[in-house]
Amino acid sequence: MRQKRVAGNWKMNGDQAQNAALLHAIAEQAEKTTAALLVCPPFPYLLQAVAALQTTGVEIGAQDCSAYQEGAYTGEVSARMLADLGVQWVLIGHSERRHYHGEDNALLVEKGRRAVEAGLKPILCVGETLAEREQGLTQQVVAAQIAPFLEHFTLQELASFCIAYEPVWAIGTGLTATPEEAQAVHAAIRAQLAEVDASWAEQVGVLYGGSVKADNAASLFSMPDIDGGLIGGASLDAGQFLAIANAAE
Ligand SMILES: O=C[C@H](O)COP(=O)(O)O
Repeated sequence: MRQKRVAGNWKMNGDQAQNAALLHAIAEQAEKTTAALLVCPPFPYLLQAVAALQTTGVEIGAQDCSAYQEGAYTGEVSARMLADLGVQWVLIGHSERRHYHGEDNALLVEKGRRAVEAGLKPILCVGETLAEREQGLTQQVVAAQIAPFLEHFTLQELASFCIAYEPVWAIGTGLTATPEEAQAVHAAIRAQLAEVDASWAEQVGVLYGGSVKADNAASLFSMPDIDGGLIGGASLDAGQFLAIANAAE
């Protein structure tokens, strides 16, 4: 049986004082939840999170990593540096990176490569825009975002991946895919993964993201192919985040 996982993507929010309070509350409650938890703070606060959560079992993710290994790439943060800090996970291809920074599949495969080389576990984010959904292209778009990874990574490498399905129109909008809409896409994702290896596909965590809150999490997480969530706004509120985590049990 796949373990439920709830990841908090803080995006570009927080400061040391706010983070301290949030991390303290998560640390206090973490052992009461059976879901695996991870938080993804902005780069400057990763060490603060590593230090605050080190004895709690809550893992740490970064929101991005460089496609380059090291060297003269001003402003970039390498996967190896993240691993060196004690980070275990990294988001690859969040829709905000795809949209605001023009990240395409070729670049994201390189980022995934650097992550795997550094021993980080990638969370590959995929999802369609509203226009694509309205044109009936959802599964086609999602499959095209996943396919390059299935092509460029071995099964052994893919074993460390999670997928996060995040319909772009549901991110930060208060609109959520219904559990049935989300389940349909998750099932299609798992079917695509099963074309590579059926037993791997049964084990991969496929998270849902997009306006998940404490009051809609349980119905989403009860669907057979939804293995937890990637939470944005609600992960900045310890009470909401932990309530979502508890809904994953
Ligand atoms: O990474 C998280 C997603 O973008 C969801 O964000 P949201 O929960 O604020 O809609």
